[in-house]
Amino acid sequence: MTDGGLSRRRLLGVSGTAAVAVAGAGTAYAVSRGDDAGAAGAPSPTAAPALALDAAVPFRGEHQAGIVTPAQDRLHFVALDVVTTDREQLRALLEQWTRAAERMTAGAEAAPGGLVGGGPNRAPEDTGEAYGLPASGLTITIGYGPSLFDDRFGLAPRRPAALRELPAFTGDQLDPRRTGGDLCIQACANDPQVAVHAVRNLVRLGFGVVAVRWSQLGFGRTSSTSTAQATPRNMFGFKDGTNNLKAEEPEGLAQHVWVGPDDETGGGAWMAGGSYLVARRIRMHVEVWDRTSLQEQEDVIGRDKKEGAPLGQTKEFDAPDFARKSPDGTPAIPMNAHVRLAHESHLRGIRLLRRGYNFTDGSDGVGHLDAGLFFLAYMRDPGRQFVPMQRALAKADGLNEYIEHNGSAVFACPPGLADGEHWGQALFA
Ligand SMILES: C=CC1=C(C)c2cc3[nH]c(cc4nc(cc5[nH]c(cc1n2)c(C)c5CCC(=O)O)C(CCC(=O)O)=C4C)c(C)c3C=C
Ligand SMILES: [Fe+2]
Repeated sequence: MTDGGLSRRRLLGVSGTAAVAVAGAGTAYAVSRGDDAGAAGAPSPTAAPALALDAAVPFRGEHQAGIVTPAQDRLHFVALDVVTTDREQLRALLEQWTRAAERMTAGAEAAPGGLVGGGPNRAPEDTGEAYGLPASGLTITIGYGPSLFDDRFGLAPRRPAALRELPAFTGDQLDPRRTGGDLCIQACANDPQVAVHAVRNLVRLGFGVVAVRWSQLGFGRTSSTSTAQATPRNMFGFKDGTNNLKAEEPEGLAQHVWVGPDDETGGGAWMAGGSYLVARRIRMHVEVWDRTSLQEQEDVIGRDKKEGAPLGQTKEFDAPDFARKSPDGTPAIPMNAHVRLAHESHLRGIRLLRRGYNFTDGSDGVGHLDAGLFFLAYMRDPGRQFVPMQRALAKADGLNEYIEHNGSAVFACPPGLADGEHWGQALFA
């Protein structure tokens, strides 16, 4: 490991590592014996071992990395528009992106000799800011937006039936500058420089073919996607991701996350083994929240703040009892609590794999932080999962007083690649 890698690991507060694979994650990912329970207070006795921050995650596999891969700490997400009308240019870019992404996720430069190997008279083929840094758990996940399947590239017959623009929801305050996109790239890593480097180099390769439409940086994952991870906290200070789908639940993933071979997708079976991604930029009015009583905060979420236990229970992973009454006869978990409305028992069994990040993008110019949750969730069919769930939340969630959805997009993320395959092959078949 380089000096740069060591100092970054120290900055991130990681102790020694031991190679223990996370079963069922679809990736070989090492975990350390360090504590991932967070800086404050004593480590929770239930905290699982931490993930090694500098390990490489395999790029190829049945499913794309970056979905059930244990959520890394940092995100750089970018939505892009295709600016060429030349189908072959787009296909060639997807092939080039595959090569560069595979190299970068292994901790290498975007192209062999990328830093200086091209000599003094050519622009380098790697921008250089991650040179000497370890792979840092980098995953690069690609997705295709509904607009890619219009008439520009002859892809209309390939559009999966489940890939449709999301409907408007009550309370939406969507900013067109943070909405939509022909393509997306989700780069996650345990070092922000590595994630940003990956996106920057893919965008560089796409010059003249794609242009950035909008992007989002994220820090502090707001979900666990593996039982090997401790549950992190969101910008409201609550544990977020407790009752998430996890890598160790293959049956749940097959039912709720992966597109099945017989799913009625339209456009052929090329999405089998893939997943749909919904992205929502959700501003959280932290100043209002911070003046709200603890009781009100806990009632709004439906869990207690310290342990993350469902109200009326004592431990984080206790099952919520929605019938339970408080001593005063009111429901222990209020009728408009977030976890009641989002729970599968109130949504005819619907679940999602949440993989969001905190963000703080400076201030809004009138004295408030522009902070929130960049909500990312993977699912088998947005129309049958995200849409009814968000409709239920938009209608009655007590959280709505404190949040505002101002960005939105949906993408079809194809299945993983076998050796020798590249992105776009199945799309353009
Ligand atoms: C449409 C889906 C969801 C949106 C949008 C959403 C926004 C959002 N959530 C929190 C904080 C928490 N959410 C929690 C649980 C939870 N949230 C969703 C879905 C959406 N959240 C689901 C499906 C669940 C699980 C419900 C269950 O089965 O119990 C929790 C509790 C801990 C946990 O289980 O993760 C918190 C806290 C915020 C702040 C937010 C928007 C900014
Ligand atoms: Fe939530």
